[in-house]
This record gives sequence, structure tokens and C-alpha cells, in this order.
Amino acid sequence: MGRELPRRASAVVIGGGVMGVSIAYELAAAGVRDVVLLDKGPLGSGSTCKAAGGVRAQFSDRVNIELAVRSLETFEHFAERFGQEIDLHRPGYLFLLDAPEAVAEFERNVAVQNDLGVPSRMISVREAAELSPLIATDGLLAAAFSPSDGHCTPESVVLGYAGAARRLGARLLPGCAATGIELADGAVTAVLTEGGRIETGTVICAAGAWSREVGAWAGVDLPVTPLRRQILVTEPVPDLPPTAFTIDFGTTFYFHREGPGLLLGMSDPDETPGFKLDRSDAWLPRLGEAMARRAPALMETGIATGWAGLYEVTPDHNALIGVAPGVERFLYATGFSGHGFLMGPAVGEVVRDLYLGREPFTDVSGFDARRFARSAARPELNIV
Ligand SMILES: NCCCC(=O)O
Repeated sequence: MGRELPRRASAVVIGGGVMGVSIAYELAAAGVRDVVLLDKGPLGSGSTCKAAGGVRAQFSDRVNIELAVRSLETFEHFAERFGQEIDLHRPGYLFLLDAPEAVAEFERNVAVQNDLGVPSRMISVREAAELSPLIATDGLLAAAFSPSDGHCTPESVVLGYAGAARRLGARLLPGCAATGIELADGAVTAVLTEGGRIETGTVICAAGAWSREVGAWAGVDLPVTPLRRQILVTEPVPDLPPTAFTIDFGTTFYFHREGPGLLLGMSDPDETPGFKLDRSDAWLPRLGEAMARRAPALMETGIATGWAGLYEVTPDHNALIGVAPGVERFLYATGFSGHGFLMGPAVGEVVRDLYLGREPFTDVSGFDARRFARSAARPELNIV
């Protein structure tokens, strides 16, 4: 590695995606000295930099809405706070709905969002077509829209947090894989890495799709499953009109503007769990079908590039955030199931407060990883 590993740390964060760097920054900004962050690869290279970059507050779960609203505030002021442009665009997020049950669900969600200050609203199909002129409206019943949502560049967010954390004294060590956790009498005593041992009394797991293994090192069950998701970016689209981040909720086909073209994605119900990072064509027929129906104007557009990343899926598609019981000082923030990037800023604040024994700004106790054993799953319904 060609660098000296710190022998001791007050806290070791495992995972250098948006969660890890945001946590490291918030701890360092709160005056915690000797914070160390480990990632087996470059910062953000696990899942964050593979994300679509959507930032939205349209969720069904109150806590997710609060985490997202708080994060949107940080994204809005990111350049002033961190000296890093993140290419934030806020054309709004548009959910296209073609089933009565989905319309009823979104009506309920919008009421909760409005209660928490989110300017979302149900809109007509005609208004949806004005906000996203490339869509075909056949079969649509209604849509939900929030003008304060949008998208930005995940790698820029990672860079901004990482630079700020380093300036405050945190040691960020990309390319240094954690390989184990040492415990003595039920307490964390060290993190083992491929470069040596770091004594510490606190481990924070922000390892995304790789979290189950990290938890197992400390005897903590983190039910996170890796699931491949793919994204394509089109060639430039001539005369591309202003376009909301558009999601065809029934099929999960989505797109948003990316430079002169569009970024496209969709879930593949046939995908199977695993650490698969290669691109596969198996999802293309289904994507083509959804596109032909909902955005036929794009069928002739060429594809410039694409990639595969990993969702970190939990059984109820909601995050795991908390302090593990039974092990002294093992904290975790993982399992965001496809909506982690947009919550990174707020989750950093929450984990900082859990570390310091303070009350976080929102009550994340329902995100405890033991909820499944207690039959207390809390499904997030607005998932893509
Ligand atoms: N998860 C990426 C697709 C967009 C979204 O969920 O907001």
C-alpha cells in the first residue's frame, strides 16, 4: 500500500461510499479525533458511483421522508459548504401511475410528505406529459410530482465529503480492505485490515452490499443481500426538452436527463442475488418493452454507455441503522435498498449522534436490524 496504517482510531468506518464518507466527515466535524475510514477499493467505487443520482423526498415512510428532506437541504448548499460542485438539477421527480391501488397509495404518501413540508402533489396525466414530454400516456391514471426533487452526481458528493473529512483530520484509506474485527469480552478492540491491525473501540459498518460479512465478523446479523441493477446512458437526444426525473411506477422504468442524453434504468424481476458486477443483456427485452410503451420516442436513440452496480437489499426495502446490542460499539448504517445515495448526508448526521450518544433529529429506532426477528418489518413502498 505504500503508506503507514494508523495504529489506533477512535472509530473505524468500514465502507467509503456516500454513507461512509458522510459519517467520517460528520464525526470529524463534531470534534471526534482519529477517525479512520477503510474501503477495499477507491472511494465510492462500491455502489455510490454506480447510482442513478436521483435525490427525492417522495417516500412512504416518515423517517425516509425526513432523512431525504434533510439531505436535499445539504445537496442544495453542497458547493458552498464543501467547495465541490455536484451538478444538482431540480427538474422534479414524476411518478407515473397506471393502477388504482398505486394512485391510492401515492395519495396517502403525498399527504404524509406534505405534512413534513414536502411540496409534492398528485397531478393529472396531462400535466405529467407537460413535465415529461417524451412519455406516451396510454393507460395512465394519474401521477405524483414534487418540484424540489432532482438529481446530482454521486462521485462529486463523495469527493466533497472525503476532502472535507480529510481537512478535519480524518484518515481515509481507499484501497485498504478490512478483513476482520477483533472482540474481547463482547467489546470491539480492533479492526484487522490487509495492511495490519487498527486498535479501536468502535466500528461503524457502512459497507453497503458487503455489510452482511462485516456484521458477521462481530456476530451481528445484518440482513443485506446484494442485487445487480443496471443503468444505460443514451447518445445525445436532439432537441431534448426539459424533463422531470420520470418513473413509470408500474414497470419501474425510469429516466432522467444526463448531459445531452438520458440516463435509463429499470429493475429486472429475474435478477438473482449475488455480487454480479458484469453487464448482462438479459434485462434488455423487458426494458425495450417498457420503453416502447411509455417512451416510444426513445426507441431509435443509441446507447452510449452503461454499467452494473449493486443494490443492498433488506427484506422490507428499508434501511438498517442503529447500534448493535450485545457487542460494545458496533454501529451500522446500511441496507438502503436503492435509495441510499440520496440519504447519505442525513444518515451521516444520524450516525454521528448515535456515536456521541445524542438524540438524532429523527427517530431511527424502527430501522433497528433486529426488527425482522420481532416481526416488526416496516416496508418502504415507494421503491424502484
Ligand atoms: N433507485 C434508483 C432509481 C431512482 C429512485 O429510486 O429514485
